[in-house]
Amino acid sequence: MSETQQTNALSAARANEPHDFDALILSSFGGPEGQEDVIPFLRNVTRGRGIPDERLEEVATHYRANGGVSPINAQNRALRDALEAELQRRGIELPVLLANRNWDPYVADVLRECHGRGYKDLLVLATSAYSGYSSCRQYREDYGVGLEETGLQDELHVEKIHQYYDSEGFLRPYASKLRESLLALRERTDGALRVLFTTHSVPMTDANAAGPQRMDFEGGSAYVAQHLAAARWIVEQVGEPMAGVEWELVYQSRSGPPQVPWLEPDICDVIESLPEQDVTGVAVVPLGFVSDHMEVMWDLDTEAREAAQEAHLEFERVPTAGTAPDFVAALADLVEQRLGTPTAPPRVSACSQGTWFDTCAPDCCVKVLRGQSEPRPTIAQRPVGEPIPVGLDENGEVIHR
Ligand SMILES: CC1=C(CCC(=O)O)c2cc3nc(cc4[nH]c(cc5[nH]c(cc1n2)c(C)c5CCC(=O)O)c(CCC(=O)O)c4C)C(CCC(=O)O)=C3C
Ligand SMILES: [Fe+2]
Repeated sequence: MSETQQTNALSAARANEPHDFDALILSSFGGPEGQEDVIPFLRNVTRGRGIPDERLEEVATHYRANGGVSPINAQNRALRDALEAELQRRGIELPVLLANRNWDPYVADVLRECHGRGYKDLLVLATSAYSGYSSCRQYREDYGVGLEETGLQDELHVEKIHQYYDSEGFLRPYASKLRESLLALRERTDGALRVLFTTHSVPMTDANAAGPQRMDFEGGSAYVAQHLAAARWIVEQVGEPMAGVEWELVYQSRSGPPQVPWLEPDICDVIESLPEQDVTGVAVVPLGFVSDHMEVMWDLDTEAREAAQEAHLEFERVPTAGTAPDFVAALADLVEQRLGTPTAPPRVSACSQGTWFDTCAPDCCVKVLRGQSEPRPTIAQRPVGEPIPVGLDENGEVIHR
């Protein structure tokens, strides 16, 4: 077997049977649409976590500076429209609805709406490409809790599209824009350049719990391993403009009390240290996000840019995948794979680790929230005790654990 055939075997072992879905739900974080929405939105985000009001007011300033509006909802509407159009272009008449965790339209309302319209089989696509509690499991819980809240558990069948950090169509827009940014920096400086791939920091306990607990990961977790694999693929794609340029994975948007350890280093600390390493230009790649929402606008275009200015560094921020045609096509491919259409492309991982699980292991990215004794209800979860396909042996046979 070739290496590709082997990883395809692993990908196939992690795939659900194709299914006839009635609708696709693009599921996201949500954001405020005006000044009066900001605090209610932040209360939704931090519900049950005891975040003090001073911290909420501090984060609120990021939104208030933009008229109380997060760009995220408009970006998701644009992605929804582009994806529905791409599916139609392929002859697939699948309505695409939008649902959010923290703002209107809320998941429970969208489930009720689907039920009302007679849609029974629903496929969820999250606007987050990686494993982790906030990035994957919490999206699954949104639907587990939503089904419970609406009492529609027996009426609706809900599955979720797997994590797509290793999809070429997701990664290609970052690679082509990074190439442009490096060429632009070269015009402005002869000195050394540095590429910083950035993602959302998470508490170390969340990071370490990412992925099934029975698997081993580079950097100690699926969250870190997936970002490293994606960054390496991009670096390779960029080719010549990366020659002699070092890169690293850094973290942003940390919150919570200082005594709780989160993934490090922080992007601004790294930027400050670059002049000591004789670096004169920096390209920032927001690999952890799919659109240029508030975490990008504020933490990168405001704070990281200022840090670079103070350090006298030339600065370029690469755009996220957004509605890049390659990305939209890749998402449509993922949908086709789940529908099992004759034109569905094979499941291929750009990072040659096999594609992720359609249905997650029970202990995947698990987190028990404050005041609870066990995890919340979730969709897309395998039965306890079922062996999971963790990798390949020397003969290319799938290993279960
Ligand atoms: C991994 C991850 C992603 C990426 C995956 C994904 O995209 O889902 C993500 C995305 C986002 N995070 C966002 C906003 C916020 N995240 C917060 C807080 C937190 N995020 C966390 C992690 C993540 N977050 C964590 C571990 C916390 C700590 C407290 C908690 O566990 O909740 C807070 C609370 C205030 C604060 O503490 O800073 C806010 C306002 C927005 C919206 C932007 C907009 O409005 O345009 C988006 C897309
Ligand atoms: Fe966040």
